[in-house]
Amino acid sequence: MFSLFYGLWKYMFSKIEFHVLILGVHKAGKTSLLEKLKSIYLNSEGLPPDRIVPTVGLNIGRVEASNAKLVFWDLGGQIGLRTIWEKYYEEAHAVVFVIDASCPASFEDSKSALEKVLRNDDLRGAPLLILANKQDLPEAVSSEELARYLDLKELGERLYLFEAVSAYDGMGIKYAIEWLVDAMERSKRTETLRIRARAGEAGNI
Ligand SMILES: Nc1nc2c(ncn2[C@@H]2O[C@H](COP(=O)(O)OP(=O)(O)OP(=O)(O)O)[C@@H](O)[C@H]2O)c(=O)[nH]1
Ligand SMILES: [Mg+2]
Repeated sequence: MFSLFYGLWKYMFSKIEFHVLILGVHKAGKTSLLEKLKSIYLNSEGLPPDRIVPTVGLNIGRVEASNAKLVFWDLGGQIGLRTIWEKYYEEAHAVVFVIDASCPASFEDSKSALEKVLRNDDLRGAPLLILANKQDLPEAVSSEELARYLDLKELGERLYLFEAVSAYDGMGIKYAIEWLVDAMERSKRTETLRIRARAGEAGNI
């Protein structure tokens, strides 16, 4: 009986493509993370760090992880580019917010950018994965220290996780993505987006 329900549940989610927004301030390591995700899950090389330039438009990466189809949208974090983030909120199932854990000077900017993201109604209920990136550097703070520093008040009932990672050596990434897929599969927001997508398809018939 259990395997029947499990099979049905897996079937339902096998149809879904999860849209994951990668946000964070300039130079946090978002594009490097995306390239590392591609190298881990597509067994491809991915761009080497010295070929990655600041993002101005949108980088897209499609991977399959934890039996789910994931589409990552990586946007630019420079101040003048952050207004573009909002255009992707409505369609996103979850947010990955990347922070350079080796650079305390960037924490204040990261905190206010993240608080603004959390206040936006278009992202209501979206699971949130906060990555303390650049753990390969000795000065990087832990995910617990970063969480203490950010002291986020707007989390409400949102599913969230702070995780320490390195986009260079891959530390922590697989665990973080497994959590993210599980959170999206459990999230009410996924159900809401699915109903909206079905209504849109029906409207086009
Ligand atoms: N040591 C170390 N450096 C990293 C890591 N991730 C990114 N970097 C470096 O940090 C710098 C910025 O990386 P990007 O991936 O371009 O950062 P970004 O967040 O995409 O920046 P924008 O596109 O401008 O918003 C580059 O010099 C990267 O090589 C990491 O895990 N460890
Ligand atoms: Mg980038």
